[in-house]
Formats: sequence, structure tokens, C-alpha cells
Amino acid sequence: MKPFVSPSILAADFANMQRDIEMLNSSEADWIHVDIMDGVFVPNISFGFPVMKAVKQYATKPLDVHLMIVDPDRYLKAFKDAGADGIMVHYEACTHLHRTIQAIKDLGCRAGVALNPHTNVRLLEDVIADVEQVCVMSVNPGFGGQKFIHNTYKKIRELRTLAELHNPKLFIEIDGGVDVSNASKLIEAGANVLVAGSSVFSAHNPLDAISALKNTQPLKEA
Ligand SMILES: O=C(CO)[C@H](O)[C@H](O)COP(=O)(O)O
Ligand SMILES: [Fe+2]
Repeated sequence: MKPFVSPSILAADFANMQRDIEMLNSSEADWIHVDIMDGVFVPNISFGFPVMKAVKQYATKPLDVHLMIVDPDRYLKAFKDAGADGIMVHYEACTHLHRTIQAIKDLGCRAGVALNPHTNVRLLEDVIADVEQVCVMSVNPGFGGQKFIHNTYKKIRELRTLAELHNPKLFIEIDGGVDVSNASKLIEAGANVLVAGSSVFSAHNPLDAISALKNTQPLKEA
């Protein structure tokens, strides 16, 4: 099965957001990845509810919301109201992760957990059956355009093994520094959702860049 592609609008042209959303609507993208940064959990601030609502007004694809914020429970309903279809919280930001996951589901959203590069996937063993999506960060969250961290392949393989045991339908998303040069190997390792910001929006033809990711074949190492 082809991977899902979730282009990150963090790399879009904010002065031409409607144009860029309409480009995504006409592309082979499955979701639109929305990065929310609070300047506390991560050392950067992206955008908040008014911008997300404006995106939702034009988007015809589901919004895949990645919350890089502390105390996300306070804002889950507000993100749902702003148009979130899926909500991912960070493992490192949640003291009561199980409760937070249930709260996301109670809102009718797809529930996901994101992991920083240093967080071991085995820490999810007791909640993996409760989530629909796990996002493995392949950069330290906070900025687009960073270099892919190589250890991520191993993490994806470990997560795929865990998912086969407890939740075979899990969406395994990979986020950070993803492009055509690493997509094949990531899919072969077990990822089935590719987030891409810079590699899509800095491409000469973003529609072709999305199509290339969507049609990536798993590649085994020689
Ligand atoms: O969560 C993120 C950063 O914290 C972004 O989704 C991610 O960095 C995508 O951007 P790029 O493809 O440019 O790395
Ligand atoms: Fe993200």
C-alpha cells in the first residue's frame, strides 16, 4: 500500500497561505500537517488558532495537528474547534498520557503521540493499543529544515515490531528532514505516513515532490 503523505505547512509561504493550501488540495497529499509550537516545549513559536481556522477554511484534506506545547490538555477542545481531524501530543509533555489520549478520542479526533529523538519507543508499550497514530520525530522538534537523524530507522523498526504485536493498523508517522532520499528506507523500516515540509515547499514543483513521496517504493538495503 502507498504511504500517506502529510505536507507540513510550517514551510509554506505564510503570506500566500490560501494559494499553498489550494496547491495541497490539488495534490496527492492525504493530510495537511499543522505544527503548533508554543515557545516553551520547543524554542520556537509557529502560529495558533486564528491561523489554523483560516487554513481549515480552505483545506479539503484532513488536518494532522502536531502539538509541540506543554500542558496540551488545556487546549484540546480549542484545537478541535479550530479544525483538527487528528491531534498528536508529545509523550514528553504529558504526565497523564492515557487520560490525554482518551480526551482526544472523546472529541472525535484521531489520537496520536509524538516522540522526541531521545525517547525510546518501548515507553509506548502500555498505550500503543489506545492510539491510532505514533509520530517518530527524526529531528529535535522546533524548526523545519533540519538534518534527518539516522538513528530514526532503528526506532521505526522497533515501533513496527511493537505495533505488529499490539496495534497492526497503527499509523507510523515520520517527521523531520524527510525527502525522496530517505523515504524508501523509512517505508521499508515500517513507516506509513511521511511528513515533509522543506522538501515539498522548497521544491521547484511541490506537486511533483508530493507525488514522488506518495509513490515511493520500499527499498531494502543491499
Ligand atoms: O514538527 C516539525 C518540526 O518540529 C515539522 O513537522 C518538521 O520539521 C517538518 O519540516 P521539515 O520537513 O522541513 O523537516
Ligand atoms: Fe511536525
